[in-house]
Amino acid sequence: MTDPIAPLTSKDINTAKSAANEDAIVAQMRTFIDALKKHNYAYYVLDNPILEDSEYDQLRRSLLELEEEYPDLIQPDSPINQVGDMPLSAFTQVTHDIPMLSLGNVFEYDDLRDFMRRVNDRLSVAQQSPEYEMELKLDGLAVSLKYAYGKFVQAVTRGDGQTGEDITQNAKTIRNLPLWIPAASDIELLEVRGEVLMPKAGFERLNRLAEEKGDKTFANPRNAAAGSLRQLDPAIAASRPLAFYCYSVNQGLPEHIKTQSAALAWLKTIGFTVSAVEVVQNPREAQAYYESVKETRGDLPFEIDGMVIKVNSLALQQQLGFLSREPRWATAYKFPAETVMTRLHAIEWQVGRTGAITPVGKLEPVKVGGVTVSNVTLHNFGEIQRLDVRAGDMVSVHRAGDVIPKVTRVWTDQRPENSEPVKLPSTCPVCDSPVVLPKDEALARCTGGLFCPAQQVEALIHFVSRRAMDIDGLGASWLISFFEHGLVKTVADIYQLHNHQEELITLEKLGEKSVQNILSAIEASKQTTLARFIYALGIRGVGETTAQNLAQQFGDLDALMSASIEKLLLTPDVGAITAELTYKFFRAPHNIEVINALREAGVHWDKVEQVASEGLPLDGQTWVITGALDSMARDEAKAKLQALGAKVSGSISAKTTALLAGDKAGSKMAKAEKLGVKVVGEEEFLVLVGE
Ligand SMILES: NC(=O)c1ccc[n+]([C@@H]2O[C@H](COP(=O)([O-])OP(=O)(O)OC[C@H]3O[C@@H](n4cnc5c(N)ncnc54)[C@H](O)[C@@H]3O)[C@@H](O)[C@H]2O)c1
Ligand SMILES: [Zn+2]
Repeated sequence: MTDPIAPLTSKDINTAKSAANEDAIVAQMRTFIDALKKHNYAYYVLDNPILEDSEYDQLRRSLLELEEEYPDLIQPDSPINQVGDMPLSAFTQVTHDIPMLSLGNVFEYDDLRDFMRRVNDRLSVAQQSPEYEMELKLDGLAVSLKYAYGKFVQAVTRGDGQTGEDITQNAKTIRNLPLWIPAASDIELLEVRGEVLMPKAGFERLNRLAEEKGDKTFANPRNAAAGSLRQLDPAIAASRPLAFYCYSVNQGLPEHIKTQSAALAWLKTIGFTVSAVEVVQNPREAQAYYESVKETRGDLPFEIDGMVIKVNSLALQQQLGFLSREPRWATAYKFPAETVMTRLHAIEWQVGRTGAITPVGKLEPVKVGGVTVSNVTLHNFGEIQRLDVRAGDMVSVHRAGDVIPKVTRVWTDQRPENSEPVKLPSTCPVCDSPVVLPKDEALARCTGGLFCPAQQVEALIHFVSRRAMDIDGLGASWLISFFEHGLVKTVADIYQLHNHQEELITLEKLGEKSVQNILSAIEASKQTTLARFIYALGIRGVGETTAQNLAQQFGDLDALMSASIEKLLLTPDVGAITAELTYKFFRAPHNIEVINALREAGVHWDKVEQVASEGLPLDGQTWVITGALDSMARDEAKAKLQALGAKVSGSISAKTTALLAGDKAGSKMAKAEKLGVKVVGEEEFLVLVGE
């Protein structure tokens, strides 16, 4: 049986076709129609979709393809040409003077050219290759506004295209919606249309508040905007951060205005907010603009799901006219979906350098944000429980920009019957040692330590990494191969590799030249800094900053190795857990052996210049840095603060003297405010450090 919500694969369609059986095709169409109706209702009427847009679009395309192949079998109630859905009756229903249609859409350059070709086919030779105008495709909901002699009188939603809901009272609460337009005071009836949307920041705030109160959250800003606009209580609507972006004049446009771009420019001068507009002459220019917006869309304060491309001449628009669901003179050029649904086949456990056991979701490979994704991190066991995700589930995977893909939602209503809750493995998947989940910790751990091959390999990879010993040219895949061939077991063995040149050369695909490169990179890495060396050892809890602090505090390795827990605790950034882990690390005979072998092999560093902070202006102060600074990298800012005698810590506490906050300062800012820690902006900081 086909799951009515599962997207149809091309195999299914072929099966349906080869059945050459009208009943089977009609049955398949009916399945799609019923599913689409259900989803339209959930989305347009309830503002609460029960599957992702990308899946809905696929479902719709599947029906469209069948209808194109079998036009005789098209069902009378097919929703393919339908716009939206009938609104609920809580609001007064209003019939639009001019129907509010949807838009066709294209996904690729070739489709865009086809669209332009279809436009050309309907124009005379002299009119062909018209100028186009491009706008952002705002992801909200379409609303029509009417102004009588400049005074705002009515707002109506798109509804099913013919009839919408009168949401005038709620629309009045939208801050950038003009209620009085002096420039239109001599226009009897001005009708404009545009998108009501909720900016990303407002959406996140709203959902956070809802979560705190235990209320239902909105799936996306579009649904949140629609739900807010259709609140029965205008006071609630008023509390929602909505904005109106105007994109057309449908009645009352001054006659001298002949193009869409001029109409938008006029709208702007009379007081409406309009989004970015670009006029293009041909498909290549359109593509270039599309690409540039696609690259930078993450910086916009609101979500867009593509571009809209419109024939610029209003006369040509009129000549081209409409299909039943959409204009012939415009189309949406959609961006690749950033959230898609796919099946999570399995959950595997990976073992990291410090023995941390992390779950990885194995996905049915899927394109998201333009990239194929087949693995997704699930962070830790707690996250699995929070999401309630199981092997076999349909999940939503989100990937925007360069952000690591993550599971944002589990569709539990589509869960296979025999599925079982995920259990934390009791033994390490690599070495079979017992696994523990310490109280108050998020990550489970393999107790095998360096007996666990996974931890050995990860320790090697960490050791050579850029911020550690920086052995350029000795990549992870070679290290794993050397490890598997028994050439390296501990990090000290890396410095013995020159004794194995012959074996290295005979290793798969590794020529003499590459071996020489690797060996000289290893040789060069021997000259390092104490901070890098400490970091490279991979002591649990000792990240780059802590390693730098330890180097500063102790000045040389022997002092650090013999330090008591009390002494370690004097180091900035080092708390009780890290102090204990560090202390224990330097008491393990195996670790001492490795460190001695590294020193014997010639790994060395210059003496650490310990900064005497006494008498310096910021002596005794502890600073935290957050956000992005315009004038310098964070590392630089940190160095400047340290040069003035301040300690720079990674986390805020009541003991923090000040928080240096750059752009996009997030949770640290909130915490600083809560704790009453002074917040210093970039300008003030520059003055302080004398720049
Ligand atoms: N997840 C679900 O269950 C579900 C159900 C139904 C629909 N949908 C989604 O809704 C969309 C289809 O619906 P649709 O017909 O409402 O709209 P659409 O998003 O495909 O395109 C038409 C709309 O674009 C908007 N628009 C934004 N910027 C514009 C601009 N500059 N100029 C002109 N119009 C602009 C207008 O509101 C217009 O009505 C699809 O993305 C579909 O995936 C999802
Ligand atoms: Zn293990």
